[in-house]
Amino acid sequence: MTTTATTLKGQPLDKAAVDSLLRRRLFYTPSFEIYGGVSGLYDYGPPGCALQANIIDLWRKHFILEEDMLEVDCTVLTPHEVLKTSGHVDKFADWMCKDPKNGEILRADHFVEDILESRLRGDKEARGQKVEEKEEDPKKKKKKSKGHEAIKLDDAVAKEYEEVLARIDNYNGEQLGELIKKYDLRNPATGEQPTPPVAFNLMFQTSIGPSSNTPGYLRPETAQGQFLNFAKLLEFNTGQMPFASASIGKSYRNEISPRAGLLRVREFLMAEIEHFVDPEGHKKHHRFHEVEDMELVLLDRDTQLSGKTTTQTISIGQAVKDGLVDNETLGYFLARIHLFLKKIGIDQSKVRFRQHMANEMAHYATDCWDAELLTSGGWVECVGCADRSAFDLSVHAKKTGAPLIVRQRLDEPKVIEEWEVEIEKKKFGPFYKKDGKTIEAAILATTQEERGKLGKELEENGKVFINVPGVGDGKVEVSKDLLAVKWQKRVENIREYTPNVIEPSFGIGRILYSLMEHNFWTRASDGGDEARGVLSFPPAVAPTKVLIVPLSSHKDFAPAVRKLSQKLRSAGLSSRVDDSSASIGKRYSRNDELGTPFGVTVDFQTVKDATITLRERDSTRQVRAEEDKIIEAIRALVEGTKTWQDIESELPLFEGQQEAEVTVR
Ligand SMILES: Nc1ncnc2c1ncn2[C@@H]1O[C@H](COP(=O)(O)OP(=O)(O)OP(=O)(O)O)[C@@H](O)[C@H]1O
Repeated sequence: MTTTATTLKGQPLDKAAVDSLLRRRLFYTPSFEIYGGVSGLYDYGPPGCALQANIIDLWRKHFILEEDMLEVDCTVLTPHEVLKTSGHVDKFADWMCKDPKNGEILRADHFVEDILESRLRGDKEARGQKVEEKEEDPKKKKKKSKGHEAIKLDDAVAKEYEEVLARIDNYNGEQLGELIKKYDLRNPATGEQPTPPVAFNLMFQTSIGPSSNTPGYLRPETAQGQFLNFAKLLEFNTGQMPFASASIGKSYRNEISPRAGLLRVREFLMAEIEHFVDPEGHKKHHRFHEVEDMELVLLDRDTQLSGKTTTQTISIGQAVKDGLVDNETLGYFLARIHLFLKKIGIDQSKVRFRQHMANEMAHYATDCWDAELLTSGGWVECVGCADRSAFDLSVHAKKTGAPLIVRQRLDEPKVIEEWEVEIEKKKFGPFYKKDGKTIEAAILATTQEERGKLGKELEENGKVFINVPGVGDGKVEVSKDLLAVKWQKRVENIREYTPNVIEPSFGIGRILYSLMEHNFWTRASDGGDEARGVLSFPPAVAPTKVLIVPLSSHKDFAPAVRKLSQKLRSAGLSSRVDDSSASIGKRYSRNDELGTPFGVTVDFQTVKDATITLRERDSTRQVRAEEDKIIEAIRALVEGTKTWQDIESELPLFEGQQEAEVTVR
């Protein structure tokens, strides 16, 4: 497996060259740049928008269409109560510390990681080993020529650093503070040790409406909207389980110090799936057999806890059998995520699935695997795949009293003996007034064990105290004329359960950036000019499919170019005309930078017999044939039903003049 970032052709990846190309060709650009910009906010230009739209299109086909998922589009603005209930208000935070001298705000885990990595690089250099520079904040780079000093570390210390780094995502704030003290970690900009880490909530707060009495947030994930619509979606699905909902939309996180370009931003596009499954029956998946032989590269929790980052390549079937991956549904989605990444052109040697360690897991998750992609910034989480158990549906049901459950008709009736609560509705509502619903929901959410105790207490004292957070002091007195708790026997024909949720969550911006790095390489120029960048996107995701190049601006070419553009449009193939005065070779190489996979040249022969040449971006080889045959070939190549080799075997090769420097004035 590759461990450092290289180009598609095995060249060392020149991050500065990729970034300069991407900005120069307007894939993306800092937002509000002429006002000085705001970190973590970027705009996409035309090729970036087209690339993103094509990735989303394939995502929809690969997941939503393939699996009959129910797509929803929910609002970004979310009331406080929803995110309080989901746990985000209290727990959706990162650890932040501050440089006491210059006030610089640092994300604690990234700070520890950066300094330890830089010490290890210094150690390598002192030992005369090859050092890979980690990409850093460009503003900082100006101050220092390199991010580390060549100082040899004690072997045991170096090993300890490696172990800390393998577990870096597992530390809480206090532990990060201890690491900062223990290793005397100082901000290189000031030489100061930062303050102890404190939790910083990542949500953007706002108020909804003019009176500011409805506090809210910009959503940090699309998931909550899907959970809140669960009952309606289940009904839409005629009560059938399992099923999945899906949503594509913007999410917002007030990242502490975003410096990694598109990889860490404050506003980003997410594509999320919530697959609802019955927790009984080991979360089996009826299509698991289709993927069980697929081999995935896995980095499990125990390996990381032992301070290592060694991966294993194992079939997903075996991983589930061994209990490494908890269940078939989770395993199925890991495999499907892998297939999607392959389809859009992610380099297969730069993908691994890493399991979360216990402390690292989000507050709602019981198991989680991230699809990580290797970039110039190291391994980056691009897709999270979490088993959220019944957490979200349960907490929202408990809070609102809404039945976020499945009712399943049983083949055989079931006799059940258990504690049942009976609420005296006629008196209960008028007695508790506006708090009635919340108190009732809290009573209904009690466990059997709790009900047993309540039953006894009611009998002995004639009243009980119920825990109801947010009402009074959190404890509400309920008397026996309002509530009865009885041990009862009943026959059930219906089973009620709260589904568990498996959630694959895609950050489209991170995938898009990794895709650009993975497909970048440089081609030496024949004419002795500087090497030119090429983005070898698969045709299906390439922003523009065809470049039309008239040999010159000669007026005879104009009708042929117009006709060709029209035919390509009708065939659903995006094209651009480059009729500038640059040489054909230059025009092609300019479009190689945009990742345009095919080019057609309109020349004097075209005017005579309607034949055109078709050039393939990566090999620069060309075929020549009648216009309609070429358009058909392009369509097959974009749809993936034919390869370039197929086309070369079907159509006559063209070894003419155009690729070389044919300068037309
Ligand atoms: N600040 C961000 N910028 C761009 N994409 C992001 C950002 N935060 C999350 N994502 C994307 O959303 C996906 C799902 O979000 P999730 O909550 O699992 O991320 P996370 O674990 O908080 O990420 P990280 O640990 O890198 O902050 C991630 O896999 C990633 O692709």
